[in-house]
Amino acid sequence: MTVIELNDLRKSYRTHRALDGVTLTVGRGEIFGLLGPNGAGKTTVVECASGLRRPDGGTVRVLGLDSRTRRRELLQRVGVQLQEAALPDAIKVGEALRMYSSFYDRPADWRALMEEWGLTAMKRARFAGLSGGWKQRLFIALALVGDPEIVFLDELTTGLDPAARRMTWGLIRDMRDRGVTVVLVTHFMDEAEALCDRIAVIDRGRIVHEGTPDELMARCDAGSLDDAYFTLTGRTA
Ligand SMILES: Nc1ncnc2c1ncn2[C@@H]1O[C@H](COP(=O)(O)OP(=O)(O)OP(=O)(O)O)[C@@H](O)[C@H]1O
Repeated sequence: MTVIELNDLRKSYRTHRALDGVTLTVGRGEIFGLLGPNGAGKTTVVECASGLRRPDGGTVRVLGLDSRTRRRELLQRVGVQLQEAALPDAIKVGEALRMYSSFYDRPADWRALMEEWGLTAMKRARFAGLSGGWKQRLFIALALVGDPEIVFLDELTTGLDPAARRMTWGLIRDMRDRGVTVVLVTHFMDEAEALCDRIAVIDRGRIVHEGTPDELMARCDAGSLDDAYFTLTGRTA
């Protein structure tokens, strides 16, 4: 079952065309990867698909809701973790979860979420004092606090050490196993290969490939996703 349908999305910032006719679909329960060079338009796709940004043209249907007419409902049913997300340094883990849960009509039980994601011992810890891995764990919990059916994660593992990255992969799989559809923006080919059921490669505001990692490698006659990506975009990841 399709839960995200983007059709001919267009978005310009002043004279810069960031999205130039993006069409893609994501199925329920998938981990779907969005790959592409810096400035390709990945974050803009996430912002449009999650209802945070209005496209200039094209349509966004998420969970059957048209983002132009049902935006509020859409925002209630998705979770978004944007790149470079930040919280006030002094906020405590428990406070952040409680505050985010207040944004939703039907939030998850934030205390239960804190427990499930192993954050209870950190309840009184301040955001600034958390390591990178714990910050990401908190961000994932915050993205889930509205009890969403779809979660968008933008460069969640950038800047993490290898152990924290692996831990985060486990958390993303857990999320999927609980029935949440995950859209993941990443620059890491190993991450896409390890986690993603399907991927879309975006370059200069257009989708240049959509399919499984294996399909992309086969199409480019490449031995690794890294090589396939390079063949497709002319750039290394
Ligand atoms: N608010 C904005 N105002 C002006 N230009 C913007 C804005 N947001 C994005 N852009 C530009 O639109 C293009 C696409 O940006 P976007 O952030 O969607 O790309 P991206 O693929 O997520 O890049 P990165 O991998 O660097 O995060 C870039 O050239 C960017 O500079």
